[in-house]
Amino acid sequence: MVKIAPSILSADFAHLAQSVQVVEKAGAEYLHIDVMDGHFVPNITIGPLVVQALRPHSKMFFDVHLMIEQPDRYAPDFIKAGADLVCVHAEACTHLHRCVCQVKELGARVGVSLNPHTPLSLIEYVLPMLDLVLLMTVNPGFGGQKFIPEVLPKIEALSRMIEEKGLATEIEVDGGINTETAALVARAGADVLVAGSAIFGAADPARAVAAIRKAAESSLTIGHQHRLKDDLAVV
Ligand SMILES: O=C(CO)[C@@H](O)[C@H](O)COP(=O)(O)O
Ligand SMILES: [Fe+2]
Repeated sequence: MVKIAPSILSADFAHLAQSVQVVEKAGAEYLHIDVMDGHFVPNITIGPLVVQALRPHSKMFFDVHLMIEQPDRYAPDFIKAGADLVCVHAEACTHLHRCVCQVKELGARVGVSLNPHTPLSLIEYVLPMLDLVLLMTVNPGFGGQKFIPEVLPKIEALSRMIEEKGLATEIEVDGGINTETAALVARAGADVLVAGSAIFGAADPARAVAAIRKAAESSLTIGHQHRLKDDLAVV
């Protein structure tokens, strides 16, 4: 079973609470909240006040993706505001282990994200501490970008690493996910699929949630085979 995480980056910011309620009713499991600081990525989005304002409007699992420098300075504010999970970028943390411990000590779930070019070796030693690893399938900073297929082998490798270590860490993928790419990432081993433009840019976001889930899950019923060469040929 996969989880669907609509990214509010592509939602109507003038009607955020209503947009969230639409995807919650549609059965999406996580609400993906993209936080950008104009330094780590070339875009600025939202801060803890928006998370705090949304919290009373939804029971969804708030998955906060921090694309910011010095995430240890702001993680506590996002947790206080209602984040269920805080995901920091490995590239933004000089002291990644300290950052991961900080989030856990504050009582939230913790994730670490990797940009498309960043190798898995960077998180190998903290992996047993993590609830989730977020593999970027676009260069972070904007919604609506094209999926980078070269990340597929990394999803497979992480899935094997998690299995070999006997861990329950979830693999989340983020960027360019639609009904076509959902099938590819699910087959590679992704558990949580973030989608922004494919959901909130659709005429009917609730149907889009169902369509992405169906595409991912039907690709798994064929069997979780390692057919990466065939998949790469499709993209
Ligand atoms: O973190 C990011 C972008 O940096 C994402 O969460 C985007 O919001 C995904 O948008 P789509 O690629 O699905 O439109
Ligand atoms: Fe994101």
